Amino acid sequence: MSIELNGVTKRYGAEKALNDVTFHFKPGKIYGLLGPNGSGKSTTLKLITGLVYPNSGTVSVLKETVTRRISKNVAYLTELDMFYDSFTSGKMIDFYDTQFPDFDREKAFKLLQEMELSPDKKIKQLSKGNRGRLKLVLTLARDVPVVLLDEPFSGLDPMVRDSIVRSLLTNINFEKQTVIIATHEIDEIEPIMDEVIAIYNGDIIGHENVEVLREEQGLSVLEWFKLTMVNQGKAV
Ligand SMILES: Nc1ncnc2c1ncn2[C@@H]1O[C@H](COP(=O)(O)OP(=O)(O)OP(=O)(O)O)[C@@H](O)[C@H]1O
Repeated sequence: MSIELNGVTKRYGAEKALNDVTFHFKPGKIYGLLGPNGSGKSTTLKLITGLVYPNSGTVSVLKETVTRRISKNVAYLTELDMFYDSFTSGKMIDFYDTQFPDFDREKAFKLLQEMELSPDKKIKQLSKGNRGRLKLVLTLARDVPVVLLDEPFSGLDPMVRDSIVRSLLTNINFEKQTVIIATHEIDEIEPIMDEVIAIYNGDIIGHENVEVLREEQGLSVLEWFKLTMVNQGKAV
């Protein structure tokens, strides 16, 4: 197993964000972590990257309990923009290169070209879609076993979404990387997911292999997700 959550509860003050969750992620798979706003998706990713700690239970990546240090094995695309506006895309790549020993500078410039981004353009001049693309370039250029993407499509138009999905497929190393995509935009990642997890109110309420869903149950991921939510008494 590449990532293990065992009996993990996470509270923010009185607010319970995750509720005694046990889940093991296998290597070489793309997981879709699906749920409505506030269901605990971001919290799950933050626990895996060591940005927040569980109140109880344990989180481990490659058998090592997660501490802040573990982020060396995890590339994390956040919802928030954490860019230096006055940097150019090229300078941002150089900066990442100094921050992460596993960063592949050559791959980053190749990805930049693939996404039709200029290395000389300042980040503050980029459209929202191009900032989204740059975030993905910086995340995918890291050679790490775990890649976490938090709402990679948020606010992007369909063409940008397509290009992101395509570059995900061509730039993930399926031999050794585990990818978790947290999103409530299920349609976008339907074609690329191997496994789906439904999360609601801090509980994992369903988990399926996508091929089994399609072939044995004749369901799309979206149909399965809606059914799973309805079974929980939650209309969608
Ligand atoms: N820093 C925080 N302080 C207090 N409560 C928080 C904090 N972060 C998250 N929460 C709460 O924890 C719960 C889970 O939030 P989380 O961000 O993990 O959900 P999410 O599924 O990623 O939602 P979204 O799709 O809106 O980002 C929510 O009820 C949220 O309000």
